[in-house]
Amino acid sequence: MTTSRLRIEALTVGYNHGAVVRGLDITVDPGEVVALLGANGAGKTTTLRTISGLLSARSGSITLDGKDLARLSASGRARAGIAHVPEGRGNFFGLSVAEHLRLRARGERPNVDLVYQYFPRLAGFANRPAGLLSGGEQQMLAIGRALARRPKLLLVDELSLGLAPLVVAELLPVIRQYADESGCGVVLVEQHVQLALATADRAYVLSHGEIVLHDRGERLRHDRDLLMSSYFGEGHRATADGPARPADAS
Ligand SMILES: Nc1ncnc2c1ncn2[C@@H]1O[C@H](COP(=O)(O)OP(=O)(O)OP(=O)(O)O)[C@@H](O)[C@H]1O
Repeated sequence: MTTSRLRIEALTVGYNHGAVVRGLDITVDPGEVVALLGANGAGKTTTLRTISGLLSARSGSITLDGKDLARLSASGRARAGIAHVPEGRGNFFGLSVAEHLRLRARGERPNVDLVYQYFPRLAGFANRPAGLLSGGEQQMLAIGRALARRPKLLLVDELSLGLAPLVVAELLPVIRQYADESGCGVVLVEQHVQLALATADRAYVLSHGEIVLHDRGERLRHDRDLLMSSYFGEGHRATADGPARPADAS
């Protein structure tokens, strides 16, 4: 049995008012792109922030290549190979593209050439301040900064925020290509569901903090009713082999 790049088991996370993610089981293999879908407030961002160590789990476990992350801080997890592109991108308005890519974190030596290889357009804007880039270019920069660290696991939160679908359709294949070529595992939180499913190998749907559906991306892409009812309906349960049917259809 191969070791999963990421394995989450029975994860429960919450805030002061209570648990918002409950009993989550998720795996990502090396080179696999996995979409984490669900309506607003379902717990997707909370899950990503817990994987990268920004939030603490109440219970459950998270392993990276079989290694338990419980004792690692967010910095330790970054050093272990987790890169998190947050919602809102996290760029600095006045710093140029080249300056962003040269930023050293934790003594790492970022691979700037690799970024320009995946996003050639950024090379043409090397000296332009990030604040003057288009939304799509800013997102390229945010993803590029993560790729420069050659991550083993890439977490991308709402890449499409404020972007036209055409731009998203240009960015997602780059993430796919990086995963294929490097063996990096990817967790993609995305509201552009059809675009995410066209990119992802598998997808999990979260509803109110629990997984209600899990299947291959391709299958979910072609079963719109099942997907929609997992967002809005009741009566689904995730299974290891695929989704259960809605209770009223079994
Ligand atoms: N810092 C916080 N303190 C308290 N509650 C929070 C905090 N962050 C998120 N929540 C709550 O936790 C729940 C899950 O939020 P989360 O941001 O993980 O959802 P999401 O699926 O990413 O939603 P969206 O698609 O809208 O970003 C929501 O009810 C939200 O209001």
